[in-house]
Amino acid sequence: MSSSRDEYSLEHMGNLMGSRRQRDGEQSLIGPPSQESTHGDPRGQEAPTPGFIYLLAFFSALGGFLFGYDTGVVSGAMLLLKKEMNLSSLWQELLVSSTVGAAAVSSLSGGYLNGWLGRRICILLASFIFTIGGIVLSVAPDKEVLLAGRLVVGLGIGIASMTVPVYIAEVSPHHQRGQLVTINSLFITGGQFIASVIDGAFSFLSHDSWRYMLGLSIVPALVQFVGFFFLPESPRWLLQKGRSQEARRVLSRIRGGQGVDAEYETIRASIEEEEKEAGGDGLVIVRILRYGPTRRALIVGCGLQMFQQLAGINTVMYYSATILQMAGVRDDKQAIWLSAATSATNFVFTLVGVWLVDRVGRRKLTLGSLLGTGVSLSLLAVGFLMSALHSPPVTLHPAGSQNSTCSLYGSCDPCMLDPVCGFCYRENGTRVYDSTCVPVDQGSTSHAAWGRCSNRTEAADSPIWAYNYCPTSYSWLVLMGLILYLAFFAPGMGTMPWTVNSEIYPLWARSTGNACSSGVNWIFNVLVSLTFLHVAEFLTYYGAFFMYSGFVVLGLLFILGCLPETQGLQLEEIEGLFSGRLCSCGALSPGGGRHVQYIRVKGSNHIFSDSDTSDIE
Ligand SMILES: O[C@H]1[C@H](O)[C@@H](O)[C@H](O)[C@@H](O)[C@H]1O
Repeated sequence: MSSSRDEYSLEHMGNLMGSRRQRDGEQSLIGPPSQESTHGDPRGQEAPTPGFIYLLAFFSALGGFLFGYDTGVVSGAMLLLKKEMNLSSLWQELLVSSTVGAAAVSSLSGGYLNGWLGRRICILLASFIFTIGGIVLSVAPDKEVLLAGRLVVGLGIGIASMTVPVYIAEVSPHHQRGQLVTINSLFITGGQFIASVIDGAFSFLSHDSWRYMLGLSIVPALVQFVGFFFLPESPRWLLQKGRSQEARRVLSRIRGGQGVDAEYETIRASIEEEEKEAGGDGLVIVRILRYGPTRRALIVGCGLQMFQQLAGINTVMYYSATILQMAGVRDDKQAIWLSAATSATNFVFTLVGVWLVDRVGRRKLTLGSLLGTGVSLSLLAVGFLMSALHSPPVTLHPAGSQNSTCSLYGSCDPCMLDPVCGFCYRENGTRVYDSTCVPVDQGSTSHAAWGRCSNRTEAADSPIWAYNYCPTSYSWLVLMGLILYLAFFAPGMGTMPWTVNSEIYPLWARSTGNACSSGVNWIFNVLVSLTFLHVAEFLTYYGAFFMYSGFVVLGLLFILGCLPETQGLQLEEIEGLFSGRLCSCGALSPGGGRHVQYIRVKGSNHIFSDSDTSDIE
């Protein structure tokens, strides 16, 4: 059975390709996709990118920076807040997760706002919300107002996270789009890194330093707000709204006045075609789900975002201090700087992603990254498993300890997994001795409720208090896993879900598609980070990390089957990849067994997919 919409789509692709061929004066070839490098400008004749586009990318990506800063800064601020405001663990959890929850809600509704008000107004709105949120947080008199501030900030993060990649993708020239959109991810991890440095720096101030930590986000928010007053709306959105003269003016401004006619015509023709093709009234999400190509794009987009979070990035980042403590760094004061080192590693390797995306392409980068992430997670899991198998035994049972459940544990591993217990011990080289499992102090996890580890001194011979970790000689394995994990995850899985989502939907479905996929990202972010401790209690640390590796294997199969290469294509051409048979995912493409032909424009690297559509749907 053939779908007229799918056929139409192919015809539409043909028209676009025809116009491109005419434009380029090149002849078309039918053949397999090119294996040659798509590095830089494939034809060697792309117009130089005017500097203005970098300015646009920078001011937009400040939204990414605020996303990273506000999600990252809270862990350091919490260390101080919980003492000053006497926060229960429920309140601590509320203050951390409320932002992510609000981001999920606002990214979902951001789709509507984006289509209605445009990208520029949404970015202005997000920076305004960030500013208000920052002010509320910095002056908060009590925990209720703090919670309100965290919710407000979350609303800003949600809108920014779905709008910024779309805006950058729509203003970028196609040969640089990957790199420019990926800069947003660089700013996210940059924001997380700066947040941890600010946490470290301000933790030395005694009173109220959390106000500076949380309030400093006002600065980039204001810079972005003022900047965007002078920056233009996306020409694609303007054209869609029928504001064609303005669209042409903006396009000419962002392309430095050069050769915008062909691009303008392609966008205009594509909007007309799209209107006919997916026309009709009704909710955009319903139209997306009814129309094959956009439904497939949505599944790919949401799947990528889901697997990004299921690969456990936020748990690995959050628990890096624990992992590093296992590796032998015992000083509490260093913990805050250790998490800065982790976010610095995440940031540096995101830079590698920016460099690679327009060189190796999205598909290879994502696959390579996920493969490495899976191997590193398994390494982490094996490290934790070895530590558990060789966990030091409890050797002392001091009088009075029998009243506590902690006394039931025979070794460090189960003791460490119980959130109310900690391991108190002495060491001589790698030998652990005089060890007990005792309750943790309810007010602070940095010492025991009673016994030798209850009032710790800096003296060299004082016993060591291990909360949340166990001494082990396999820490090198865990440490290696952590570094490899960040090195592999950051360039591909950290960046590509955002980049690919900004480009795979046709204009009419772009806002809604990105809203849904960002919503999926935030929902899985909350799910994975909130469940980690329970999962670890239930399955142990190594079980949890083996579970994440299992998700990664599923993610690999999904990406292998479903993610087409979008590199080098103009946004208007990408829909064709989803109307053809590039997606070999069984569930997505019934009818199977058909061969795929690729049409390549000679001399260019623009790869188009084509197929016999006779039995699509
Ligand atoms: O792409 C980002 C990045 O990888 C961040 O480090 C992570 O905290 C976010 O959840 C993710 O969406």
